[in-house]
Amino acid sequence: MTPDSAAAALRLAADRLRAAGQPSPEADARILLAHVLDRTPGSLVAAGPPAPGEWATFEDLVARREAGEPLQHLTGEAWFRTVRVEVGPGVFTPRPETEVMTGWAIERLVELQGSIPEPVVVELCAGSGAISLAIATEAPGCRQHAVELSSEAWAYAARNLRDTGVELVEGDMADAFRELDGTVDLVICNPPYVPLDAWLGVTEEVRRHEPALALFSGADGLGALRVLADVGARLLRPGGLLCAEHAEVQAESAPGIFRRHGAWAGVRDHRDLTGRQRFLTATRR
Ligand SMILES: C[S@@+](CC[C@H](N)C(=O)[O-])C[C@H]1O[C@@H](n2cnc3c(N)ncnc32)[C@H](O)[C@@H]1O
Repeated sequence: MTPDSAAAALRLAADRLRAAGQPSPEADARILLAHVLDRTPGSLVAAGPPAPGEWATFEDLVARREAGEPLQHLTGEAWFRTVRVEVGPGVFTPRPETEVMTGWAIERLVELQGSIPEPVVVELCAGSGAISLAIATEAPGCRQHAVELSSEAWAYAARNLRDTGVELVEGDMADAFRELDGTVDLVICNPPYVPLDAWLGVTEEVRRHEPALALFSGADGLGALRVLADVGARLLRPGGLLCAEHAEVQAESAPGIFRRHGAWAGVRDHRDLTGRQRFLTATRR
C-alpha cells in the first residue's frame, strides 16, 4: 500500500535499509526519494505522499540499495566540489578526498593566472571527468586536456565535459599529449593505486561496482604512479606543477618515487579533510 506521507515513505525505506546493514539508511532514503520526486532532499518536508507510480519506483530503488548497489548508480549522479557529474556502471565515482587535491590545483591555477593568461592543464586518468569539470568551473580560462584509458569511462567523461572546451582523449596516459611535451603548467592525476594485498580491506560495494582498472595498478599499487613520474616530467615545463592522489599506506612510498626520480623538486605530501596523508605535489626541475 502507498504510504500516506513522504515522511512515512522515508521511515519505511530507512527501516529496510537499516535492516539490510546499510550504514546511512536515513540519508540514502532521503536522496532516493528526492531523486524519484525530482526535488532537493531539503524540500521533502513539504512534499505530499508519493503517487502509486512514484512509490513503485522508489521501492525498486530501495530494493537495489538493499542489495548493495551504490547510491550514485541509482541516481545516476555524483556531486564533486561545485559540480555534478553523470556516473554509473563502468566509471569510478569521484570521492571527497579527491576534492581537496583538486582544490590545491585550483588555487595554484588561479595564482598562475596572475602571470600566465591561459595556463595549460593536463588531467591523466580522468574517469568521469569530475576533476577537469571542477577546474573548468572554478578556474575558468585554462587550456585543458584530459585522457582516460577505459572506453566506458571515457563515454561518461565525454558527456560530463561537453561544452567545456576540455580536449578529451581516449588512450593510455603513458603516450598522451606528446605534442604538449615541455609546455604544460600543471598535471593532475588520481590514478589507480590500491595495493593488491589491500583487496580485502576494500568494501564489497566498491569491489563489485567500481571498475578494476580504476582501482588496481600492480602488486604494490604504485605502477601508475611510477608511470606518472615519467609522464609528468615529459609534459611539464621547468617549474610546472604536479599533484597526484595515493593511498594512506603510500604516504612514504608514493612521494619516494618522485624524490628518487631526478626530474622533481619540492616533493611534499598533503592530508585530506580527515587528516590522512592522501596526495603529493611536486615541481618539475
Ligand atoms: C581512481 S580512478 C579516478 C577517476 C577520476 N579522475 C576521479 O578522480 O574520479 C582512475 C582512472 O584511471 C583510469 N586509468 C587506469 N589506467 C590508465 C592509463 N594507463 N591511462 C589512462 N587512464 C587510466 C581508470 O580507467 C580510471 O578511470
